[in-house]
Amino acid sequence: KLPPGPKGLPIIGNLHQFGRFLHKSLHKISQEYGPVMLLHFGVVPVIIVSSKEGAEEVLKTHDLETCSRPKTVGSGLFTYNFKDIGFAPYGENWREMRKIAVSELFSQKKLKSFRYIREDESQLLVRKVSKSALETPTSSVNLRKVIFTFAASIICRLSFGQNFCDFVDMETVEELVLESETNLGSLAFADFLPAGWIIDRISGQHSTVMKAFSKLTNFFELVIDDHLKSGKIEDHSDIISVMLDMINKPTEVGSYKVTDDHLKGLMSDVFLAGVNAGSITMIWTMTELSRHPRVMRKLQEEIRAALGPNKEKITEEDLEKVEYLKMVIEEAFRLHPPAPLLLPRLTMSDINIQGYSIPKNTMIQINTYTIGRDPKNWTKPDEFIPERFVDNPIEYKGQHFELLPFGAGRRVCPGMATGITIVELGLLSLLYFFDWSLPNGMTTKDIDMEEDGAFVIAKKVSLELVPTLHRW
Ligand code: HEM
Repeated sequence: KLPPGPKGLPIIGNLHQFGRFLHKSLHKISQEYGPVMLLHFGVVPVIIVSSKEGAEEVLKTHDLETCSRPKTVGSGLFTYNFKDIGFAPYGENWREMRKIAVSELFSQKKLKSFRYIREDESQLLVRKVSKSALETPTSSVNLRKVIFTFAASIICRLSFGQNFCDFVDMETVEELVLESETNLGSLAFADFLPAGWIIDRISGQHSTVMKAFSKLTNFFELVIDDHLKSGKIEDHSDIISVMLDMINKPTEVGSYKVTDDHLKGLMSDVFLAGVNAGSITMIWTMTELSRHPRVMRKLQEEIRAALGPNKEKITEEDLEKVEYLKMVIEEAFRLHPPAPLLLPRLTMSDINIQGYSIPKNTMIQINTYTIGRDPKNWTKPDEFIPERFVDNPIEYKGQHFELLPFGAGRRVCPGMATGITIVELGLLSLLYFFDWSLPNGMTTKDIDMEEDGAFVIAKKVSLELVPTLHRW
């Protein structure tokens, strides 16, 4: 018994039914065909799961869950032959790489020892916005720029080295992240059609992807060269030096060998997944707050009452005191999950999902965008109401399948604790020190909500708001 789905055309399958955003097209189709559907992306059958129950069944069942996107032009290149974590097929490579990342980047010990980097950067963020508020009081700030720089500086400093910001400017970093992300996530004909690579070459897609990929590789080589030149390999001060040391050391026969591709694959994951998802979350949250002045007012009053007046800086202890901020972020995650389709999965054996038989080696996509707006899980699902999380046990950590911004199961985001701390710290700093208003002549109805991106979905038009230093 296979799941239902719209009838496709020969060779292209259902590709002609997709619009600019796959998560939205699948959302629309699922309203007609239900929460488990069979579609064809070209000649490749794909199961789309868009219910909480279906997601739970897929993500909890470890022996059938694995992940590997079919070898695509974009993801194969940007993951350095699938030697990264996020797109590596389930097996030794994924396990070893995840182990290295968890111990060198995401452990509780690392989270604590990198705390000063996050607090430093949040002070820098406040100084930058204060300067604009004092020097040009009625001018708006491009929040995408300041938020992106904040998130990127933290992620890059803690994974690529302390002096990272001294030799690369943030404009270059932003351009690289956005260009690489789009090319990694965009679908190629080679993914889904036999000989589709010919169309990719004729259409110019292949050369666009190759150009973006070589820019990213050149950038990574600059960071690696800096480590080699400054003799940082021995000191293990960051994950790059640890991995360079592993590459250089002779390994015993049969043991896991770290290569240059593993190092660049991990850099690619951290750089693209880490920087982008955090800043996107902060921007969507500030956007929803600007559209909902009642929530903004209530949140700022609660934050200022909890933290007290005239604080000089925000610290990570302050994050424990601001319950409503956490609800606001959860609500932003529900409506705008940064990676709405999660990482694609592939079945390792014949399995059953919600009573349907799914054969071995079938790709599965979970649509968290639909799950987050499902009226069975949420009342008034399209409205931004953070209060829905009051006395509600639902959290975003991968245990509650109606809210999955970080995924769940074996491939759950390993950067969750780092990511959420960055998001909370940045937002708390912006909301404690400044009052925010829309640029002159603009009303909440004028705020543009159009999306952009491929795998990670951002706000298309930059959010521009006018900051005023809060007077006590
Ligand atoms: C608000 C911030 C973040 C969000 C919303 C987010 C979201 C996600 C999501 C949805 C996945 C896929 C999970 C799945 O399919 O089940 C993922 C995986 C991943 N994320 Fe994050 N992420 C964030 C921050 C970070 C950070 C800061 C890093 C690293 C510095 C990071 C590194 C990764 C990696 C390496 C994977 C692949 C895991 C695997 O396949 O085993 N993420 N993330």
